[in-house]
Amino acid sequence: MRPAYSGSEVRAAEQPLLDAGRGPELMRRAARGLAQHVIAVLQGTTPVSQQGGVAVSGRRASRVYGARVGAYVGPGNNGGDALFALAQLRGRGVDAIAFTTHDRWHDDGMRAFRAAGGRVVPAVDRAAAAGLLFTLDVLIDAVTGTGTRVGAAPRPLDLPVPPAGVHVVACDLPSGVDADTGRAEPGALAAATTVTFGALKRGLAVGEGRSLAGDVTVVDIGLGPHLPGPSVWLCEGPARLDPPVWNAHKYSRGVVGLVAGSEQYPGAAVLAARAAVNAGIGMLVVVAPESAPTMRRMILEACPEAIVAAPGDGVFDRVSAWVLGPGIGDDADQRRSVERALSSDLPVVVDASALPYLPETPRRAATVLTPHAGELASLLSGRGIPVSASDVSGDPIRWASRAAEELSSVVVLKGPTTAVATPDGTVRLVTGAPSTLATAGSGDVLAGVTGALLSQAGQEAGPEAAAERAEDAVALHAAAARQLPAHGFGASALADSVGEADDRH
Ligand SMILES: NC(=O)C1=CN([C@@H]2O[C@H](COP(=O)(O)OP(=O)(O)OC[C@H]3O[C@@H](n4cnc5c(N)ncnc54)[C@H](OP(=O)(O)O)[C@@H]3O)[C@@H](O)[C@H]2O)[C@@H](O)CC1
Ligand SMILES: Nc1ncnc2c1ncn2[C@@H]1O[C@H](COP(=O)(O)OP(=O)(O)O)[C@@H](O)[C@H]1O
Repeated sequence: MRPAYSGSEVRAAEQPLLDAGRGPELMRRAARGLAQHVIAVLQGTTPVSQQGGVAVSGRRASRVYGARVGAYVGPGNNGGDALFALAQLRGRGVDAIAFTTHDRWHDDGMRAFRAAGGRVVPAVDRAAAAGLLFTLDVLIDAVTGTGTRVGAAPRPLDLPVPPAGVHVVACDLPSGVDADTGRAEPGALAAATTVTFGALKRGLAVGEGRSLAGDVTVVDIGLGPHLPGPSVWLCEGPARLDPPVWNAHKYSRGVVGLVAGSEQYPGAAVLAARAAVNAGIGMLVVVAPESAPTMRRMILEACPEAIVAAPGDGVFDRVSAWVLGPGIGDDADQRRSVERALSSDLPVVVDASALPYLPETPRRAATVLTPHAGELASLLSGRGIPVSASDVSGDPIRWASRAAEELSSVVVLKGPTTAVATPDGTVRLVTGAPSTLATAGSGDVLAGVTGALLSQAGQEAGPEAAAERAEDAVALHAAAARQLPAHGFGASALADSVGEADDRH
């Protein structure tokens, strides 16, 4: 897990150093880190993955001397970092070009750049700029960094897009990306790599920022002692799953109770059931109301290991965690079962149509909600906090955190980056999910996996332990998806893939 900070937290950490007159030193460190990264790129020693869907450039130089590096240079300190970095690269024999995007720039940076023999080309001279872009090995994107605030009125960047072979390095953040939310202005460039200064910014972990940043390297510029205790964490690792203890038995490994499906949506129950079984549990018990005979038959066909019983049957006394909601629609029998489970002292995963039945008063046992942005917006709006789905997906950290506090629950806000928030204000950002997960039923699979991992955490699991299990579930779900075809798959293949995902650590 890596801590992630908002732009204002990073700026506040810089302030005492700026007050002490150490601004130029910070910028020198940032510029040195940026120049070193560009050298590593030119030497071909920077590993670049395909994460975030960012295309990897095919560079032409595998040498530093004689390579050509350009930079889009903006008006503030971000542009200043790039100018100083280019000046250093000149010292290594690099041909450096500053494409200025405004009619003002960082004066000291420009002086150092010119003194080092760099060339300046105004980016508005599109013909000259476009011709030179084709000749670059690396382009540094340094129009704006933490100075970007993406608000209601868009400020398009209007930068010429470099040809595919040019490796784009974002300086601190891709220009036009908001350091807090990851929202991006129209025209923001996709980087192959990002070099960020002082601390990982939240905007590089969520939203468009995540996908525009490519691989992110953090350069230490000495802010550490001034940064606050982190509340947001970027989780990139595999799920922490252990084999059962040697003397495990089926009731000790976790028994998942499932209230899912209806005559209208029987398939959702099958997906959640298969996912829970494949995630590795002791037993699955499924509530089968008289109102949903098709679901009962389908579950038994798809999951012969499941025990299927009528609501209230004694077998449900064995349940160690409940999964509630996938596909229940407005089935009244299923609603009653949901309410019974919610009034128990057992850990629960509350998904989809069960979310509106959450009790007003906080539950004693771990309660994990798995809404997507639309469901979270309805939940909050229903509790007097009017917010739209696009507000939620535009700032998932803020809204997941707000909902966790408001609902006294662990909130797993699903999306391209999934935010797992606990009521104490901690947010885990789980990455690594491919966009092929955007397929009907993949949320039902996640609910099953989350219930399976939660069932092993014990009845006394608190929010922290429940959030850890949820984080692991999201990571396992993503790993299951990554091993399926990149062009896409159905959710039933995903449920099966959960059983084959490589989760060793
Ligand atoms: N502080 C330090 O000690 C250190 C700071 N460091 C570096 O400084 C960076 C922050 O620098 P910064 O505060 O000068 O802001 P920066 O991001 O360069 O933006 C400049 C201006 O651009 C404008 N603008 C905004 N959006 C726009 C848009 N869409 N299209 C066009 N213009 C837009 C907006 O000005 P406006 O137009 O609103 O007047 C904005 O103020 C930081 O990311 C890091 O790289 C490092 O050296 C380490 C030490
Ligand atoms: N573009 C995307 N990239 C990565 N993961 C995604 C994307 N879109 C959706 N997902 C993931 O797919 C799942 C979809 O869940 P949900 O919205 O409940 O769908 P459904 O109700 O159809 O099952 C979530 O785990 C979500 O994080």
